[in-house]
Amino acid sequence: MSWIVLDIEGTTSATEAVHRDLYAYARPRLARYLTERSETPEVRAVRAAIEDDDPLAVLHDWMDRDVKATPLKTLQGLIWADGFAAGELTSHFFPDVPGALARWRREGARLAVFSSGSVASQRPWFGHSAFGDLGTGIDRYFDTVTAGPKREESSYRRIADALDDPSPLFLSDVPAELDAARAAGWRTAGVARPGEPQEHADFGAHPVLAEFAPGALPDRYAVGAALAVESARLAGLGWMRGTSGNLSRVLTRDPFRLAVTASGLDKADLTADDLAVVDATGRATGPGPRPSAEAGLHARIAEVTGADSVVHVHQLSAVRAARRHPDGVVLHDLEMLKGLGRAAHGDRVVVPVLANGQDMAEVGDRFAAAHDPAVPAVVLAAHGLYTWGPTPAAARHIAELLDWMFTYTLTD
Ligand SMILES: CSC[C@@H](O)[C@@H](O)C(=O)COP(=O)(O)O
Ligand SMILES: [Zn+2]
Repeated sequence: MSWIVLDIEGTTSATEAVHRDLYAYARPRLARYLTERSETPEVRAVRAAIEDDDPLAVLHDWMDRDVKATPLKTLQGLIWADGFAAGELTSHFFPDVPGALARWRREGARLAVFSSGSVASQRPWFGHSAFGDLGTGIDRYFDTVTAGPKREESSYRRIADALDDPSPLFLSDVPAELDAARAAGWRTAGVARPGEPQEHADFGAHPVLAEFAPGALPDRYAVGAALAVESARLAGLGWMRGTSGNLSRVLTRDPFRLAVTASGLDKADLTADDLAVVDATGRATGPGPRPSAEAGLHARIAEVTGADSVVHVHQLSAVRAARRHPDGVVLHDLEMLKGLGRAAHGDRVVVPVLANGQDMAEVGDRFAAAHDPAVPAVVLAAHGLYTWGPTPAAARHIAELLDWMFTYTLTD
């Protein structure tokens, strides 16, 4: 499973909102929580950790200087959790965040938070946003108690172990935190939001985002991870032999950007990085691995059909069926046709067969002319099968159904 781990202050939410709203709420309540709850284990631990005759003065001093001391974070967390639960506090998130969280999850990434604010305050922060409950999309929360300091490599190793992912993607506005994560083998991206304190920070070698825009690095990471999983699955079915086959996913429609698997690799062993981004002609839009030789055809299929995912496999049953039926493979009176959105009885489905070629613009023209909007597949003669759908899994389902039906027609 591939994880995206998020910092909060300056990354998902305005630093000012945390400081102004939350600190202002906590400040006048510190004394009351310290005395009225003195017998609770949390407050007892806070008092024990401060080791001073006047813990309240120490807490106020830390708050004034924004010292991220664990006892202060714990007490603030308790106060804020109550404030959120009482409806007296609402958390701030940048407007691009809710959509991005949903997108990354849709692609198959899992989401975690690593913030210096205590887990007790992180949960209500996500749960009580101005956009509603964003906590439903967050699977894990880590703070300086459960993981360790944010600028230490060991904290990121601890989180990676807990997530069972050796290289999660960490998004933060603090370069020193990104350095620590990178040292632990993580992927990283700096977040330099306009108007935030770290807007002009030096992020060194870390890629930098100004917002979580569709198609930007976290999207590519989530898509790359999902395509790698699907590819391994298709390879396991024996349809990606000898580096054959490729997959793609639309990142954005305007401008048209397609994430496509890298060329010439063993499709059973792809990683989230084995991905290229191409334009509508199949040309790479930036540095990175070489795009699939068939990227141009993927792009054309995604444009013509409106499908967001395209799968290409060297499925022997498809090639054999097309060889026997070069004018189109006819399928009828099969229960499996329902999986294509067609009727099990009395329907006649023709899967088009196109001449193969090495020029993807030419094959794309043949595709545009021959494809049937009611049939989400074509066979390239003596080559393989193309299917498409809203997700890579949906496109795989079409390939699975067709393999069964092609094999069936061949045994007639
Ligand atoms: C046995 S490789 C066949 C390739 O030419 C091609 O048809 C294919 O499916 C894989 O190409 P790729 O460039 O790796 O995406
Ligand atoms: Zn191929």
